[in-house]
Amino acid sequence: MEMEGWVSMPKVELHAHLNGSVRDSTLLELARVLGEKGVIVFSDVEHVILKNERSLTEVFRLFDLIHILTTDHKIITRITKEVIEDFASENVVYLELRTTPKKNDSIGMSKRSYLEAVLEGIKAVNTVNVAFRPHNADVSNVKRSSLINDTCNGSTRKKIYVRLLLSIDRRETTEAAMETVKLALEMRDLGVVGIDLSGNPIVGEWMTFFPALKFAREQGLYITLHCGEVPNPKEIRAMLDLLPQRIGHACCFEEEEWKRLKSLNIPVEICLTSNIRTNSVRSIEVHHFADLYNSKHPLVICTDDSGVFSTSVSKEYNLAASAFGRSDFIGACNVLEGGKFQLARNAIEYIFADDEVKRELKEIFNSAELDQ
Ligand SMILES: CNc1ncnc2c1ncn2[C@@H]1O[C@H](COP(=O)(O)O)[C@@H](O)[C@H]1O
Ligand SMILES: [Zn+2]
Repeated sequence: MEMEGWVSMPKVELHAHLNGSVRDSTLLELARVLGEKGVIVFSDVEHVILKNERSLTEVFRLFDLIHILTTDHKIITRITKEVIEDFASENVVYLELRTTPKKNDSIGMSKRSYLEAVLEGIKAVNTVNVAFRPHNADVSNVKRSSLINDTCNGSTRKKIYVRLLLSIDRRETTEAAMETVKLALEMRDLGVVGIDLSGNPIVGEWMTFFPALKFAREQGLYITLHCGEVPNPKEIRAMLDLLPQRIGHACCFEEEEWKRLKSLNIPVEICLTSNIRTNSVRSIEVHHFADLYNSKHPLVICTDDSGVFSTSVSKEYNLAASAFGRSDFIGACNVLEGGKFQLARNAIEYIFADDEVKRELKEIFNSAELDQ
């Protein structure tokens, strides 16, 4: 299938970090402004932004730079709007966007005000209607259109559901992690559905985040964890014991961990380009996507950081189809099996939303398929 076919297909994106999904053009524009103010030296950061090959360590250095560029509330609102529009423009119909609420006393930013700026950005996508399904509320009176953002892209209006996951950064303390969970609980009615644990995988201890994650789970928030991005069997085991509703990556699993993951049937968010670029997986030929796909383990194709890795959801589907569709290596699989929409459609089952949203998404997929 041509690239255009993947772009026009409806898609679900469940693993996208806000600050990792910013357009290069926006980052360069922000860097230029800070350069003019003398905060940074533009020529020093330009090549860092545009560089393509990055180790895991370099990626986290880049995030530190991006965070300097996106410090301001207004900029957070702007990038949120742009990121949602970019996903909508390639026919992502349901997006779970994740971001780490940040505190920065010098500019009067609290985790709460950061999140409010993100919510502003979501609203800005649709000037008509942005409301979220109130958690556990009777939704019979909520108009269907109020659950969806309308984005205008050229002449076509594209609808996209947006939900938020709040990330805990592995550099954070137990108290900071708990503050994020409490914020998520408070903002449930505004579209926050769950908690993610992310950040540099070689930093921090599981026991630091565990109390906050356990509390989140007890309170009924959905949980997804960056799991096994680097080898750490003890942590992987502890993470799976928490029974998260999904995990991200699962790159450095050994036999025992695969067995446990498969017996628990926990869906895996697969980020092919990210894993290859950061060297978490040696090459696409040995990527665990093939084994998981062939053993019918629940999985969903995602971008991770579409800006940082210059990718898109459509490109990731295209990569999966072309790389694993080849018959010249063991574990080849046909991701077009069951029709070209099937893999993307399967992801609906793993979203952090109720059956009503799932049903509506299935309708969107069905009518798009009929239009083919
Ligand atoms: C490449 N693999 C990865 N592994 C782990 N964490 C990652 C990541 N990619 C991104 N993040 C996490 O997301 C933050 C940026 O978005 P937000 O500031 O939250 O919007 C990064 O600082 C990191 O904590
Ligand atoms: Zn990630």
